[in-house]
Amino acid sequence: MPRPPRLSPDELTAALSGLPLWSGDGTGLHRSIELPGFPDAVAALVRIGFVAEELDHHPDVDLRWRTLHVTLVTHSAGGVTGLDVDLARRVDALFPG
Ligand SMILES: C[C@H](O)[C@H](O)[C@H]1CNC2=NC(N)=NC(=O)C2=N1
Repeated sequence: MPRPPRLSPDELTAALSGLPLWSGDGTGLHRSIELPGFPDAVAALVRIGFVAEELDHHPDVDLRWRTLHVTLVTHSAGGVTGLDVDLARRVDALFPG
C-alpha cells in the first residue's frame, strides 16, 4: 500500500497541538501509558495491537513493567505521517489518560 508523505513542520506542530498526551518531532510521536500492573500493560498492548492491525499501521512499543512507551513513525516514509496521527488518536480513544 502506498504510504502518505511525511508531515511538514507546520503540519506536525498542528497535529501535536491536538494530541496533548503526545510529544515528538519529525522522527516520531511519543506517549507513555502507565497501567495499574504488568498484566494490565500486556492487555493494553494487545488492545493497541488490534487497532494497529485494523489500520495496517503499527507502533513501536517498549514495555517496562507496567508502562508502555509508544512511538509512532511511518517507517516506509522515514518520518511522521498522517497515519501516525490517526493511530495516536485511536490509542487515545482506548486510553484517554
Ligand atoms: C504492507 C504494509 O502496509 C506495510 O508493511 C506497513 C505495515 N505497518 C507499518 N507500520 C509502520 N509504523 N510503518 C510502516 O511503514 C508500516 N508499513
